[in-house]
Amino acid sequence: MPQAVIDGALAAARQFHDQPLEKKLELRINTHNLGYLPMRGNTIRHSGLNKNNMEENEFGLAPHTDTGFMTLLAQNDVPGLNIGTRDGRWIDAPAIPGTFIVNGGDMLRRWTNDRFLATPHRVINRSGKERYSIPLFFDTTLDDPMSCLPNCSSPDNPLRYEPITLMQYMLWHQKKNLDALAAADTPGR
Ligand SMILES: O=C(O)CCC(=O)C(=O)O
Ligand SMILES: [Fe+2]
Repeated sequence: MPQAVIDGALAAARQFHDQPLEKKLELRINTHNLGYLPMRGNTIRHSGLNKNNMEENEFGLAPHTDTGFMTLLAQNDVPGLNIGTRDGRWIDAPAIPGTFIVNGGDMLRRWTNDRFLATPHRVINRSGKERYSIPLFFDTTLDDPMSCLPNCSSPDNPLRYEPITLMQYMLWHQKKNLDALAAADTPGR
């Protein structure tokens, strides 16, 4: 990604956050809601099941990709996070002091027509200690389309996904989780 785009995005974010709170609260976040949500998408995650004799197919957090653009993940020092490689292996992603894990999400994948992929990850905590993490999810508003960015498709690399709003995608995603029969479908294919 060109440095100028990164610098521009950081400068715009800084300019927005430097405003007084009252000014930020005037922001229209989508067609239905006014207001700025300082903590949107930020949560403390407990890693669930924790025992040293985990069965095959038992997880603290089952394998998944995050649905948004990207996630910054801070971990405590209890290990357990695995990242899925493209050839189907799971590798440990230990917490390195002073760093975050950066996971690409489904929105990034759809925006870039699979040039950047969503990172499969899961948590298996065999340490016998409680594990917590702090994921910061970056999403758009629900009305925004997840559609291919310019330069990410061409005659040699045709569109893999039809445009869909984040709301439509999230509804599909929830249904997929609730209805195993729908798991094989991908919207817009
Ligand atoms: O706890 C972790 O390290 C991962 C959390 C996670 O994958 C999530 O909250 O989506
Ligand atoms: Fe996740």
